[in-house]
Amino acid sequence: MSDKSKITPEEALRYHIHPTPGKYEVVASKPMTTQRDLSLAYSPGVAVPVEAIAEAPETAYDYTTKGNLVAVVSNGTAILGLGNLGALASKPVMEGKSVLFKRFADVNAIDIELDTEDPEEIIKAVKLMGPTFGGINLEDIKAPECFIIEQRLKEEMDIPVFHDDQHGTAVICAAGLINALHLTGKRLEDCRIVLNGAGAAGIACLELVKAMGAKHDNCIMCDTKGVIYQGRKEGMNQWKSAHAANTDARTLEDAMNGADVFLGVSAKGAVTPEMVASMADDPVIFAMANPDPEISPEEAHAVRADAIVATGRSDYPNQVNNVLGFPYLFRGALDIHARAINDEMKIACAQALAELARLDVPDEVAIAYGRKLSFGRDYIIPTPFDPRLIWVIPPAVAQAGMETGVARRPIVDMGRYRDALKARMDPTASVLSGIAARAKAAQARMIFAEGDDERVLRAAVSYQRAGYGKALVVGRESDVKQRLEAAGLGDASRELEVVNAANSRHLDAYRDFLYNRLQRKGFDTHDIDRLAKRDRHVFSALMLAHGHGDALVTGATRKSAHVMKLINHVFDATAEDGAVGVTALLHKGKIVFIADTLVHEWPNEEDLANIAERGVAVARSLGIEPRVAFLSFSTFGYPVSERATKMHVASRVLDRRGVDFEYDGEMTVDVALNMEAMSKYPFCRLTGPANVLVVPARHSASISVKLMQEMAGATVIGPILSGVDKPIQICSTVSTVNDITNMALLAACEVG
Ligand SMILES: NC(=O)C1=CN([C@@H]2O[C@H](COP(=O)(O)OP(=O)(O)OC[C@H]3O[C@@H](n4cnc5c(N)ncnc54)[C@H](OP(=O)(O)O)[C@@H]3O)[C@@H](O)[C@H]2O)C=CC1
Ligand SMILES: CC(=O)C(=O)O
Ligand SMILES: [Mg+2]
Repeated sequence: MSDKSKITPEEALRYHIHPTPGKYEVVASKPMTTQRDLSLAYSPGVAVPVEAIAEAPETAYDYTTKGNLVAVVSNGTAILGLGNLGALASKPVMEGKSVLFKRFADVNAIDIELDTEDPEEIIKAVKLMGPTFGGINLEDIKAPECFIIEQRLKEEMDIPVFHDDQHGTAVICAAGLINALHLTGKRLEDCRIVLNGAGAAGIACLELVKAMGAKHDNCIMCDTKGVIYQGRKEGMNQWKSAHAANTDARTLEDAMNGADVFLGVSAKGAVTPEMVASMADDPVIFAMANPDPEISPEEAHAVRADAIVATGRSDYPNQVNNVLGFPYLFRGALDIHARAINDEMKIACAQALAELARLDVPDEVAIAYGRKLSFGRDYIIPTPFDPRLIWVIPPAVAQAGMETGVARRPIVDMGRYRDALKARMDPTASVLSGIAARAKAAQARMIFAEGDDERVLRAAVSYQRAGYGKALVVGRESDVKQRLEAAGLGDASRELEVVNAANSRHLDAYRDFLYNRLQRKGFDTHDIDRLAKRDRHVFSALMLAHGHGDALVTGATRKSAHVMKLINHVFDATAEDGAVGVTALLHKGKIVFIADTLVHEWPNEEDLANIAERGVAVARSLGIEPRVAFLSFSTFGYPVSERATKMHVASRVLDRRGVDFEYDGEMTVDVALNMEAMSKYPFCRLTGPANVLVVPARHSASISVKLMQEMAGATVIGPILSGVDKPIQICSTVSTVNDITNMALLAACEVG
């Protein structure tokens, strides 16, 4: 699995450089347009909250970002498992962590890299920045200095200070271990446990595991010098000494013999297959070193089929990584204005995570992952994209904080808090990650028709390298090679399969097929030959029709109407055939689908009802429960106009069909999207804002989509072609590489 989705160094650098260096930006949350706005945001208006805070410091949580702002602080002395590479080099990781805070728990976080290895200097710097933040996440600071720094800051600051490599890792490791042992039927008290890596993560993991019931005499900790045994002198410190074992074992190999559990927070490749082979029955192996584990799951499973294996990586099952903890621990802590994150809050987090993995996985999670997950050896811990995490974990953390007296502002109504957490997250992110996961599961052979376009080639490379499946690029070999080289992707010409229409061995079959379809439509054999051999859209569609690829992406180089015409030579994809284009607009955490954006020029009421049904199918396929509005410039009969009437009648057509989704109309777009405007029509049958917008004609569809894209900067996915036998997606000529890749993923989602 890891090979298929291998990330190349170029890709990693490109991701970090484009479109702007780094991974986040600061966005104002208040209007900044007028003179008056400036007077409120800055002088003189800003003086009022200044005085209020001076008088009552706790109001800083009301008037500033403090209550939702975390500092991710590092000095770069233990960057992942890469070692001490300095403060500046740690910045990509700390930026990454900051955006994960935002993505998973809507916590604003900023990275702070401190150029010092002196614990006193770090303590002073962090203490001084205390007023700015609601919490401090220490990161990738090596042991043993990290223990001193965290301890002192916890004592001296009145906000949570949390070294994630220690406690975040320990919490997730504990959650995974609870479940792994549950599956093997072993009790923690009876297990022989070996932990490799006696640093920040290692010491904290073993402490928590012991606090949960593991026996000191059953645990052996190792570091670069081997087993930490009683009386060892070399490479010791007080934190290691506390775990020194009374044992004759001296090497990791000795220690692993007969062990039930291996916990690795050390370095790549520290464990050999022989060591795994020597473990007890049903061994549990958490190889958590990043970016590469102590041993890969393939290697471990090759010698021990009965092993439960987890790593810190996202490209294997069972990701035991602190990303499952820190966003939610801080969310819960910030929401009670906590003074600290204490042991009870950490244990509550571990238990809630363990319990969540044992619950039935709802369909929306399965849709997001493209496969059914159920508690077992390959699913012992929730996956990071599980949308339930945000409303299950923070309440457990907050509750524990409230019960142990660290809450400055307790939550009064937990039910409402849970609802607020659900509403807080941007559903667009989970839709996009769901599309990606389903595409990955499909492993579709994707036909990229326009191999003469650099954007398409880049998208094809990224599709294949990201492990979605095989990319088949239609074009001339030499041309594709040249373009890939010019794009700095020379290596990829050996990876991609280039299909050249001129020398395809299937050409006769394709020509016969096309002749059968078009002979009575004014095409002679000469026309057919030219179309099959020379037109890449037609050739690609023929490949798809014959099963020589699973799905097709095209349209980046020609206008979509023209491409549709060519596709229709091979497939029945006209309005009469029931084809519909549905465009997804993603903006400010909302998703709406607009239809028909591609096929019907001027639909009648029956067509509009069909379009609604196709829009609903697309929304549901992306895990969204649809509510359809038939849009117009009038609402429920006023003003009266022939153009509005057909939108009204379309809704009656759906009445007749007895469909299983909400719909109503006609209505204006503000009534459809704004519940306050909708409330003026209490008889309206929609129970929430509409998310499938059926528009009167293609021109209104095009205008609305492009206006949202240009003026509001909305993300546009589509038009998604729906109602055709095979997965075909048509990009627009202004598509970026990312847009084309997204279209390929959408096409892949329809495969299988
Ligand atoms: N999956 C996850 O969520 C997380 C994973 N990690 C991973 O854990 C590892 C350690 O991180 P952290 O604790 O912050 O780092 P530290 O620098 O604090 O500690 C590293 C420890 O690992 C030991 N070590 C290094 N190489 C080996 C080896 N080959 N065999 C045995 N012991 C070794 C060191 O030994 P010595 O004391 O002798 O120098 C030291 O005790 C990293 O790979 C990191 O990516 C960390 C946090 C979270
Ligand atoms: C995941 C993490 O924090 C680490 O590897 O350091
Ligand atoms: Mg770390």
